[in-house]
Amino acid sequence: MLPIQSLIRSYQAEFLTQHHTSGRIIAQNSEEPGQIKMEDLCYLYLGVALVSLFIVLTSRRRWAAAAHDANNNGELHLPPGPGQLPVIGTLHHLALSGQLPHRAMRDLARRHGPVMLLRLGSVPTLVVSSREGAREVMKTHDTTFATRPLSATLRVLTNGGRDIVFAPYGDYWRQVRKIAVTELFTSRRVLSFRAVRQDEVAAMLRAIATATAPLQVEMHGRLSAFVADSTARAVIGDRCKERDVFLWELDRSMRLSAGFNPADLWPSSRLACWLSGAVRRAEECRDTVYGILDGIIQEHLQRVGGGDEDLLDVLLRIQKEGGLQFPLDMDAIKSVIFDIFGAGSETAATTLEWAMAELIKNPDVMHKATSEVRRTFEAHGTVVESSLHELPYLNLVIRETLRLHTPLPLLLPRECQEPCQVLGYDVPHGTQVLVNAWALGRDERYWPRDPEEFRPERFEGEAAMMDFRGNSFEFLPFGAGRRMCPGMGFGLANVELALASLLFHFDWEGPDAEHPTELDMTEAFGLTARRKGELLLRPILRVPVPGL
Ligand code: HEM
Repeated sequence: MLPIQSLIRSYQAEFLTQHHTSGRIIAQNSEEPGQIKMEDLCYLYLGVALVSLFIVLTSRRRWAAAAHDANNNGELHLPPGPGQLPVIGTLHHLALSGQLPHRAMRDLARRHGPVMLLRLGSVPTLVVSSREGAREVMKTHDTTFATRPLSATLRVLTNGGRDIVFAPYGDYWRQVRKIAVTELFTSRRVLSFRAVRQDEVAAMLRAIATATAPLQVEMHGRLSAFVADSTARAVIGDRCKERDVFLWELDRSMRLSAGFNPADLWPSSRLACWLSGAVRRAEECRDTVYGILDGIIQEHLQRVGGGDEDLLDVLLRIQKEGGLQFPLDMDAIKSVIFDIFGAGSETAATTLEWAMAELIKNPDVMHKATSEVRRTFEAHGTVVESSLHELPYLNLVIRETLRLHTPLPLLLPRECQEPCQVLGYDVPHGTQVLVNAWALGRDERYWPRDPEEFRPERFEGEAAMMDFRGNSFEFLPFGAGRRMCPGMGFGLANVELALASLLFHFDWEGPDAEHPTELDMTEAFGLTARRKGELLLRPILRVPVPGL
């Protein structure tokens, strides 16, 4: 298979979308009537590649020219990297490996070093795969790398970077980030949604306990629905009536954001952009989501007083109070709300699903975690959020899950704002930077004992000092530095309560109870490293679910 074709095959994942219906996911081919078939697209992309070759050879990007000239003059000491081809750069090294990008990049880094220069299409990309390199990017030169590249699709999805996640570093980002950390995601605010979380967990448990045939629960759909409902009630005060459409579009936006589509790989080629259709699909996605949010905002504006403040109320209040350097208009509010769903839902649902998969695969760990939860909450008859701190082992299980299955394996891309040096190598302005947090989490230099094994006990022993709050650069599930995740408390609150409750009320059996260790753990392509295959588990009720 030609390299470009195999790359496009992985991009096919975006087309094979997943449709969520009432907690059940049905894989379906989303090609609509009149939409170009994938085979045709392969040829189209090859055409794009040839035309782009001409464009690239005649008008090379400023970055390339400047870096090349400077390098030739002996001024730049660029990081090492694999050989490049015209147009596709180093994409063939990723495509030919047949692996997901974070895995292929780990293998390449073993050959070329912990800071390595790739060219993804026409985008120069620094891949960082060591603790020291990550520290330099996210601490020593934090400001230099504090912006994010805004690809063509992301520009559409975020209204030109009016959200928090992809807002370019600067005064606007500072303003929305401040609103996030002082108003939206404070510990007090997370606590204020405790009743909502308990309610939604109880609803999930009831749905599992009362399910008739089939006796297996498809975990991703069930957990996604829980996280989405819990998030929706915190953000808009109620479950989203159009939840399934919203989730479907969210899923689509995540795939469009993964950065491996032709529009993002060849940003200066209008032809690549036009032929890929990614921008058009991003526009459709944005219009649907923002249409749903418009309706919700109108309902909020018409509501007269009363009730607890949800996050949308907070944003509308801040808008009304005014006095901001950048007025918070409705587009900004919608972008921030979409961000919260995007950043918070998939990450937490993926973490929960991997935790359950690892527990099934490791019956001893499952036994230990379940015994702890049942012992602690026996007297209550159900899990109570205020006592979750009494579950030290479950906490280790969650840490170990985040280490092995870093939900955002390459974190979120950063961009170099001014020429800089990382581990002695020059990094030119405009270079995209990816920190391979997934590879760091499995690196035997930092995790000497069985780095590929699921062993929560490591966090009591040799890794006891490692935390995920941005201080241990070998363990970065939430990133670090200025752009570190501000929603960590929100995400963990959902994960801890749901996981403890699932273990408290049910025993769980995997698809092959005789051979649990053979559970398939393959990851899917996308911005988040979710499971590829469905996780179908059989719940066996052990402790009655309240309200039934
Ligand atoms: C298990 C759950 C979660 C994980 C693993 C996670 C992980 C991450 C990571 C890796 C980043 C990029 C950090 C960097 O560039 O250094 C990030 C950014 C972000 N996350 Fe999370 N996240 C989670 C949950 C949440 C939740 C629940 C919310 C909101 C309620 C949220 C909101 C954000 C925002 C707004 C940013 C962008 C920050 C910025 O660019 O200034 N996250 N998250």
